[in-house]
Amino acid sequence: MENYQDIHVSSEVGTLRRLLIHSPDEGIGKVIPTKAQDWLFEDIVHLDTMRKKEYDLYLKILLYFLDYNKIHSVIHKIDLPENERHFYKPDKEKYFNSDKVIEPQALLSSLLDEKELRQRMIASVCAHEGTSYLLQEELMELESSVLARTLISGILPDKRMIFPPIPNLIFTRDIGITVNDHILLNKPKKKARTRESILMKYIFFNHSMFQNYTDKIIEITDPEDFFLLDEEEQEKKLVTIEGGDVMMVAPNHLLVGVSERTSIHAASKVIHEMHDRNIVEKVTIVKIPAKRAYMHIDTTFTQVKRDMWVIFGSFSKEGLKKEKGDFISSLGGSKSENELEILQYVKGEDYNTPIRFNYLEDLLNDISVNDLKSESPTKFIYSGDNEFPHGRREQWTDSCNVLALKEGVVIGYDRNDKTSNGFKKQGMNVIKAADLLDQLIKEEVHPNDISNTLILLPSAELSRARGGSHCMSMPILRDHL
Ligand SMILES: NC(=[NH2+])NCCC[C@H](N)C(=O)O
Repeated sequence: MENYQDIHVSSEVGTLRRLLIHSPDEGIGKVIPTKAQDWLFEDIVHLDTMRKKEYDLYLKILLYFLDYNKIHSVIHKIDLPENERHFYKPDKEKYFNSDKVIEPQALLSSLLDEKELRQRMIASVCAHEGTSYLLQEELMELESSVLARTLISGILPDKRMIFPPIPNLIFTRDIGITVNDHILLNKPKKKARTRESILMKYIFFNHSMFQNYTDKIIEITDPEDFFLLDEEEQEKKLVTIEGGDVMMVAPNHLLVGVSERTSIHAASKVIHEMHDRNIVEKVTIVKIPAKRAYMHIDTTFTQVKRDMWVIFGSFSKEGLKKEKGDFISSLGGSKSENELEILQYVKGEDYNTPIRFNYLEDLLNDISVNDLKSESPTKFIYSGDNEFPHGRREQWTDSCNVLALKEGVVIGYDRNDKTSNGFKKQGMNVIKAADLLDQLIKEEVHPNDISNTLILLPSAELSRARGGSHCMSMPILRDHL
């Protein structure tokens, strides 16, 4: 049996045992159209629908797979109107309170019981948000669970909105990544995600859950002289990294995307950290175009099984050839805007001559065969099943962003119909989350017996937040493959 302090992730698909998630909080329901884009949502969302019809299902499936007893015995009660969704709320007595499906708000609440930490956290957040000194005093008086809720949602119990919301905290993937027994923290590119990062640092460095890992938490920081540089120079040397760009694909191998969110300078620091601390042998940098639609590498590919990946066709070998058409590349100029650069840095080898992979499939195949010892041919499922123009449409709604509960069992979004066809063509079962839940409740099936399945989550509201189930998870413990 795992211990509540165990932290270890060495693949994307080993059976998931413990993870951090954050249920949509009331702050999300306060996003207004003129701020939606600044706060990295494409639209305003309907909170009630997002929670009850979408996210709650995600949570129930997670609990069924990771903490069966916490949910199965109470499943008939939790959604009764008189229970007011207390099962889902960390500040309520009936909260599910699992040490496997873990809510940062609950961890925060226990930290805030300590006076010194409470003072420091309030001071940090208020300094960042530029609030008055008196407001700090007011916050000091709140009960811990209420304060935790307020620090996240920005809303006081009397409904006053004192900070902007941090609606992207539902995408816990981006706050940090477990790399073997280390935790690599983010340094977000987007201002809208800074408060998340501040709060999470307090948790990782202070909560007893992580106490054995303090010297294994890695912070990527700006160069020493950064504050002396002028703005233009600073722009060039920016150090930013978000978890969606970091993928722990094998015990010896970490992928780092260079993207709209993660900078080259951050990637360079990660390579040094990984090698100097002896955490992984290979770090592969995957440079993708810096575009909103792609944002992090996990919006363009994720893993399903050791020999199966779902990827964005425009980044594939065929896709790139098609986009380049008969363009004569020796003329110079742009070939395809979607060309990737893939560079692999191996510990002890010359950093000036990294190994290059020409195509994404080449890299992923290499991981499947050489790192994960797969003995079958590597299979690729393409976004939108590569049907024009659905590849792009479905990539936008996170067709390539699936979370593996165990090898071959992944959660994706129900709206990506063509991609689901692609899964079926590769022999995978496809089932709606509600139908699966129904079978689990009736004990017609047990999570241990489920294999080769794509579980489809309702996603009309969630997808407007521009992230999928991979983004909505920060795994901290997976079984070894
Ligand atoms: N790992 C990911 N792909 N995360 C998606 C994050 C989405 C979020 N709205 C943002 O723009 O930051």
